[in-house]
Amino acid sequence: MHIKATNLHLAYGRDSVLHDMNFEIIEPKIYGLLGRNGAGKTSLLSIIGSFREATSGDLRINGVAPFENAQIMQEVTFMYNKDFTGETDSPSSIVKYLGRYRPHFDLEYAMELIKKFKLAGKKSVAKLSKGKQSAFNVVVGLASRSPITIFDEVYLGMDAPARDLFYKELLKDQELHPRIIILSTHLVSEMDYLFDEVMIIHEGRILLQEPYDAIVSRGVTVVGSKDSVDRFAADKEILNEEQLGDTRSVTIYGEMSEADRLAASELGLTIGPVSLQDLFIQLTKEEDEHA
Ligand SMILES: Nc1ncnc2c1ncn2[C@@H]1O[C@H](COP(=O)(O)OP(=O)(O)OP(=O)(O)O)[C@@H](O)[C@H]1O
Repeated sequence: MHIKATNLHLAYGRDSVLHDMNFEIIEPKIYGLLGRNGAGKTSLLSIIGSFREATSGDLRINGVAPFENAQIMQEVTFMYNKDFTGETDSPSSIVKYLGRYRPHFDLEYAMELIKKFKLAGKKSVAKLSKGKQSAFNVVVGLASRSPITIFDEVYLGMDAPARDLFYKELLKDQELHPRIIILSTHLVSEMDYLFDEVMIIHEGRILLQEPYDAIVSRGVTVVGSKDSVDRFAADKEILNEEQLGDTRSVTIYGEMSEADRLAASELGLTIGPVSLQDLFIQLTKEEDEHA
């Protein structure tokens, strides 16, 4: 599968929310989609999920615009926090007919997941707790085995053990049936190990799209005496700085060369890794949030 956005633009009335987005998603990998509240994640995902049409520009899946295209829609599963009011069937009875619309749906796997997430029984989905409803979304998303599978924050209501089960199942099933999986989330530090690639969107624009390893290897924290840290960081891009007494800690964004590492060691500085969550927070800070 091949998702390609070209100058993608979306407006709700006069409000532009996605601006000139250009990106490609090609490989069957797990993509983490990060962005602050209101950055445009759901808006973007709903275009990929054929729920919405772009205002201008283009989003194509395998070269075709997905909106109202039945053939492409069969290949894409978009799970979001659905309102299940009025859903009188139980999880086990719903999954029995999902195969009609989802060509890759695996009923046996769905039933296995229903058991694992403790959703068996006659209770209608409408009467399940919020967390169990979220788990049901996860079951449908995983068992659909769609070549493009999108989870838009569906796991938010789930408790920690249920989320942990989801992450394990996701990794196991992705290894057996590789597909494009897009996870949008605010649980960055909890989920970062799942991501092969990370996309950060900020105020409706793509801020970066890179392999996870490349992103986290770009940032470092440097700790040491104030003067030494200042000397070392003078020509570097500083994302954040903190000071306690004479000890200064800075987060630097950018490649660290061998010469940089040598210079840091000569200055007696300690270099440590930076987490994706820290980088995300720093890269998406608003003007009035800078210290
Ligand atoms: N149906 C709509 N009509 C008008 N404006 C909308 C609509 N849906 C979203 N928006 C606006 O579009 C912008 C992007 O919203 P979107 O829901 O895509 O962001 P998000 O990154 O998913 O946010 P969150 O993390 O809070 O879920 C916001 O300013 C939001 O108010």
